Amino acid sequence: MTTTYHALTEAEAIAYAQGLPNIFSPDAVLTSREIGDGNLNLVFHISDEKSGRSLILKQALPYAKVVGESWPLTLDRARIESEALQLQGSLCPDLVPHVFAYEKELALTVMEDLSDHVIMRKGLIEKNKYPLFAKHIGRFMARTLFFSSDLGMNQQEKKLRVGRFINPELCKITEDLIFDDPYRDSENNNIEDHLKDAVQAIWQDRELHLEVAILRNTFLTRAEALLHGDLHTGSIFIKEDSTKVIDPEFAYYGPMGFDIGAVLANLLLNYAGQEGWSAGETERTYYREYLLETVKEVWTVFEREFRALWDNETVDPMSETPAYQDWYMNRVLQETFGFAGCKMVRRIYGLSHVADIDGIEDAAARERAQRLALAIGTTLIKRGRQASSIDELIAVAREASVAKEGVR
Ligand SMILES: Nc1ncnc2c1ncn2[C@@H]1O[C@H](COP(=O)(O)OP(=O)(O)O)[C@@H](O)[C@H]1O
Ligand SMILES: CSC[C@H]1O[C@H](OP(=O)(O)O)[C@H](O)[C@@H]1O
Repeated sequence: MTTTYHALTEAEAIAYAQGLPNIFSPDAVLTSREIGDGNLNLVFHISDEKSGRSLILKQALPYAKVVGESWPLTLDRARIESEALQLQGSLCPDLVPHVFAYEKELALTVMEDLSDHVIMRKGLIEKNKYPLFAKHIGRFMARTLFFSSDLGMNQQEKKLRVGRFINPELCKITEDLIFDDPYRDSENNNIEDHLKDAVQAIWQDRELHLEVAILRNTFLTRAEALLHGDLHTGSIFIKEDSTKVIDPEFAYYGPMGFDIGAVLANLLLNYAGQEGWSAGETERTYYREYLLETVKEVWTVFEREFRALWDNETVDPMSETPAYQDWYMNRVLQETFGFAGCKMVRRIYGLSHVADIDGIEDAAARERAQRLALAIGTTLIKRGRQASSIDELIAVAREASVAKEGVR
């Protein structure tokens, strides 16, 4: 097979996998299925009927799959994704898929098959509980963010690493879809008719626009840590005793609160959608409590582990300055609120929505979920710069659901 770039067929994916050293035996009987359900890439699941071994080939397309060839996109994102996975794997080997190989010409990453896990968004929609998730994701974010920042790595090497993770095309998607399009009448938006009044109100809300502009500026300019860059519940594979973070093709050096906000926003989107996924008020309240406890624990574990790394592993000579750590953590918390709010708003009427909300078939229930998510999201954006505790974020969710639905 030619290794000049072209999108692989399922048969070519088999031939490529068969040629990989030390993975399948020569008499393996391989089958291939293209299982990509994301917005951007091809994903081939390759398995050997004889041995039961399997792996994943993920290939970048030269355009955004969700839109088509009219939206060209760099193939270099496959390099960014494989390098980010390997860096994350060196810090948290149990929390990312193992990368076997990266093939530059084909923009292809060969990685561990995680099919025994489920995508967390699906698991939450099915109302499963994951008792280790908050500990896992809190540790993942504390370690990957701390050890890629000026607190945790050589500050000159960090500048070189920033250069390897300049990711302008994928950052532009985020800048447009999260920090621009939702706040004006952009053709990228995808607005259901029944929401037009709420969207108009957002387009006219100058106080909100100021906060979004400040968050956008932070995203554009603050090379604080190597982010995953798209850490929503569709980028997390999970089962009861294991959590695996996938899909870091949006990785770049940015503000820590962007990753933390993404995790919390997606828990809150599921919270907002619960009317659609619960048999009644009791079940809804019960699962929402679980989601809010998880929100609190994610932040608490992140903060505790990040502060411990700061106390024990910092390379920054000024980091012991009294009160500096508290100032830093409060700033991360405030930006987490703001970015979480932006992530919620974009998923309700921007280009790309989420199944937690759009999967609700009953139009009236879906509309209530959308309005609740917008109320929580816009309030978080406006409150962010005054925030001082994760409890305030939880109070925003509770108060919005009481105001909109009369129940928690
Ligand atoms: N390592 C893996 N093991 C098993 N399935 C995977 C793996 N990586 C991706 N997938 C499947 O492919 C889908 C799309 O993968 P993802 O990395 O999110 O692609 P995209 O970048 O296009 O969003 C996932 O939702 C999952 O079903
Ligand atoms: C045109 S890309 C839209 C959207 O898709 C990405 O998500 P995923 O790769 O998980 O499907 C990312 O969130 C982008 O904002």
